[in-house]
Amino acid sequence: KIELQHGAHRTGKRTDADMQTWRTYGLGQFIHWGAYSLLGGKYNGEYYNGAAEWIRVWNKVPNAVYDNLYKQFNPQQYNPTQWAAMAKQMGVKYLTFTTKHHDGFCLWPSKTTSYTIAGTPYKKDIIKPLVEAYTKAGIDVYLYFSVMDWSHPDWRYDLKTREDTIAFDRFKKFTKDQLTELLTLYPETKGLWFDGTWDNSWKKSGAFTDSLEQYLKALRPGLIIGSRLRADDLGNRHNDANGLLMGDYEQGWERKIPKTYADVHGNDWDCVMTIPENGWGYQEKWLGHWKTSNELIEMLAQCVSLGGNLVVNFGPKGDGSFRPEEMTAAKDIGAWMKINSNAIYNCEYAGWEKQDWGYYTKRTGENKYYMIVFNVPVSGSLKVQPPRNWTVTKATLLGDATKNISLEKIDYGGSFIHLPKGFSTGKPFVIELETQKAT
Ligand SMILES: C[C@@H]1N[C@@H](C#Cc2ccccc2)[C@H](O)[C@@H]1O
Repeated sequence: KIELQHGAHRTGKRTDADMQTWRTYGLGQFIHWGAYSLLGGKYNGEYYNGAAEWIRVWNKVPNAVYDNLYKQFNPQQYNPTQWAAMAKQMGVKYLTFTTKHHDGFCLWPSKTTSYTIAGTPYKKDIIKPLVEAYTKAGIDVYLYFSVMDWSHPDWRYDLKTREDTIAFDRFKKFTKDQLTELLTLYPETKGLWFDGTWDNSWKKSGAFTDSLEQYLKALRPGLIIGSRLRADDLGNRHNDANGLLMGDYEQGWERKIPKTYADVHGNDWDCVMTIPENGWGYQEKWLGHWKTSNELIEMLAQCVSLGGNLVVNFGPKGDGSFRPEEMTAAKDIGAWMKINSNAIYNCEYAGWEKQDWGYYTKRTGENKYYMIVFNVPVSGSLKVQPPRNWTVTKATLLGDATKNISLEKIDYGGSFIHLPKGFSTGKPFVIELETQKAT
């Protein structure tokens, strides 16, 4: 065991009520919105082939052009109540929203810089009405905050000289002041989602990251902060030098999903996922494959079946409107959740032997299991192999209990669930299993 001052201060999961609520969410929404949304990944008629919110690093966009974009930010279509209604219909339980991305443009009227919404034609605070609308809709709000800030003169990628250290000390105070503003102005905030913490300057600031986390949690007791904030004494991130998670949940699953339960190492976790292959801010031309609603639903099932949550990203246009593909995804997922959300909310890893037809989830605290089915075998029979001494006593199709699916117990343990001839819903479906353990 390596002696650390600024490693993990807790082993195992957080067990308080706020974190238990976090565990029940299942489905979240990410929203990336900022100055980059005005360009949509395009400049002078050419498309940037990277993530649209990173367009400032494209050499075809002069920094001076990008850094003055905010003077055009005037989102007349911005309607946080409508945004919250779309999220509610989709079945989302938590929102993560970009208060400041890597470019440093603040969507709240910060007093720490002039590079804020107050300096735009729109003028008004974006965050407050959004937090209020989502909270009123029963959706918990988490605020995304990029530590890396390309606009700030004291930002450093590394600390090589004494001057670097003096400048970065000023930057750390600036960061703490901005975070204090956010938690003070928006006390409903349930947590902070940190990003832009991969550079050496931050890795060399382990003591500061530790004291900052403690400061923020004292300011807002119960605050939930993932594993992207901290660095340990040796510059390790996410897990400290002893392999212990520094944060309330594992935040490494960006555009990737664990393959097995072993991959999550007993941590809480969520996966943040784009609908296009990459790109979080609005991009006029989506690059590569766009995930269908069924693919997103399968990712949701995968995440919940391995004890995590899925957070689907939306990138509104500069005017505050959403693109049709995103509205369709929200509608389709919402329609599926309306019938099947019992297999998602308040569910956890089932621990049963995975079968080819899809994914199991288990309702927390109950002997109720769910089969989320994506692949019906040619036989039309779905094999269920619970652990020894467990038997399935009842199987019900969610949304249409009249559909006569039959349950056949197998002598050597387990069951088959026979679907009616020609059964097809054309979309994933859920079978609820009631079980009991042999005494
Ligand atoms: C949640 C996502 N994290 C940000 C990033 C990144 C990134 C940076 C370098 C290499 C790979 C990924 C994206 O801009 C988006 O905000």
